[in-house]
Amino acid sequence: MAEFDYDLFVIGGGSGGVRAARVSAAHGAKVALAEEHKVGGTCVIRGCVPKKLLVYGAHFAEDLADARRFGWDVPDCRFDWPTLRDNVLAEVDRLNQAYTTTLNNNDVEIILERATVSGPNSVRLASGREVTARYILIATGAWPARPDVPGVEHAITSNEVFHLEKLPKRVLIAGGGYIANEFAGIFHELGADVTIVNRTDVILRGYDESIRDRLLQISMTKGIKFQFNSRFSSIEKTDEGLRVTFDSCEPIDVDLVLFATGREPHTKGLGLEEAGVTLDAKGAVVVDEDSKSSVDSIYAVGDVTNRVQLTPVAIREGQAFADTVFGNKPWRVDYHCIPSAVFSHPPLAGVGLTESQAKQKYGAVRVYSSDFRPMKNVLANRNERALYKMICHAETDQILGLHMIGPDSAEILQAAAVAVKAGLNKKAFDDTVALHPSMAEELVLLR
Ligand SMILES: Cc1cc2nc3c(=O)[nH]c(=O)nc-3n(C[C@H](O)[C@H](O)[C@H](O)COP(=O)(O)OP(=O)(O)OC[C@H]3O[C@@H](n4cnc5c(N)ncnc54)[C@H](O)[C@@H]3O)c2cc1C
Ligand SMILES: NC(=O)c1ccc[n+]([C@@H]2O[C@H](COP(=O)([O-])OP(=O)(O)OC[C@H]3O[C@@H](n4cnc5c(N)ncnc54)[C@H](O)[C@@H]3O)[C@@H](O)[C@H]2O)c1
Repeated sequence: MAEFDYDLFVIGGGSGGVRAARVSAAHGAKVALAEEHKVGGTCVIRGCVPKKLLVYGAHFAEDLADARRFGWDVPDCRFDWPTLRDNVLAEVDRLNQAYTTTLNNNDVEIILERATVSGPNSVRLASGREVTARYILIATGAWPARPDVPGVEHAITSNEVFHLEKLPKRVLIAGGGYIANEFAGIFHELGADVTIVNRTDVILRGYDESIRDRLLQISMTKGIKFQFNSRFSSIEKTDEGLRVTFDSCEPIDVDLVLFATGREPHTKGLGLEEAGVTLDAKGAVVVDEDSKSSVDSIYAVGDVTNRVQLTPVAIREGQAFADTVFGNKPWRVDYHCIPSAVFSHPPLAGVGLTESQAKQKYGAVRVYSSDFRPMKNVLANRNERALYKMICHAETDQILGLHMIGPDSAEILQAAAVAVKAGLNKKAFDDTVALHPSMAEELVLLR
């Protein structure tokens, strides 16, 4: 009789868990995966994918307006939220099914229940059943954080935002990070009056200063309002909607409050500490470079470890775990030069060090930039400038960071990130002939 019921039990069917389960099974392991909500996890069900589809849907507002300058007779258009919402949710259902099929095809047993850890080699399911496994992988992701404010129950988070009955006319978004700026763009493009309220005076901490200043300036010009250094006092229901009060500013009346104030590792009530797993002050599973926790049989990947909360990182960690533990091909995730983007209007993207990080690390650096109005914006009479910035080592000219804001910047940066990751210098860009006319050609013409 086998010593354990499974070689691997994965808790959480999101980006990291699904990849780890599928690849471990392909390496020959007997694998089960428990998921308490829907297979696919945050990215597929209530994150990257539905968000990006809403970004596309929202951007038609600008495209339709610009089209008139390109000769199209665009009649007055009406936007129908239920149509976009339901089409997006149908696509999410399709992907949920596709992920489920992939796991089934790889002989991963899917258990649609909440699971908790009951020992170094045992898992308890919500139904009461207890199973054993040689290894347990914690891939439970993160959960929206909500400050302790009276009336916070009247607010929603990104978990609920994809299911709204109707489009709100006035929206207040708490936070100044990824989700706040992406949803400010979505709601604004779809016609809502949007206010971002942040507790500091900085948006998108971690991105290059000039790039985030440009987003702030463009967003404000478009009509998105920003209220900085504000702390919430209360959220109350009124006859017309919600009244939000602050410690030092005037109250704001809105129809919807969205909290986008960070995501906390999803470890509450998971039984980890009882099993001997060390968690940090934020509740994240503390892991080594192989994603192994303080208990030899328990590993963790993805947002629950609070390393880098991005889908491609969770997927890589899941793949490295499976190859290392079951595939006899050990390797470790390299966290150097991870590209990232914010899908605002326009989007921004970056890889490597910001100008201030590079100056702190190397002292003097060389900064090359291009501040230009994309050709399409000129004809459209859209007074929105793009900004590309390359940060280079003062002596070797090696590229330390590349940052951009403008149309399609996420698409352009993904390709350029290969060069930055490969350690190329500015000359390699200068030596490359421009592809004309494009926005990306600015990258090889930087001064
Ligand atoms: C609105 C939003 C937009 C985002 N956009 C992007 C983007 O554009 N690009 C990007 O790279 N990243 C984006 N992210 C981040 C990305 O979604 C996460 O980094 C990624 O999903 C993390 O994967 P994971 O496997 O660690 O966890 P998750 O994908 O969160 O999966 C964890 C799963 O575990 C399940 N679970 C939790 N506890 C239990 C339990 N006890 N038993 C059973 N199941 C359990 C959950 O239901 C969930 O399905 C976004 C996130 C949000 C919220
Ligand atoms: N495009 C993408 O890749 C993408 C998109 C969405 C989310 N994500 C991931 O999900 C994570 C969570 O996103 P997020 O936007 O919630 O977090 P975030 O960490 O990007 O931003 C949190 C923001 O909330 C502010 N804040 C915290 N407490 C507050 C309070 N009480 N009142 C007002 N403001 C407060 C912070 O100052 C910060 O600006 C991100 O860190 C990111 O890794 C990625």
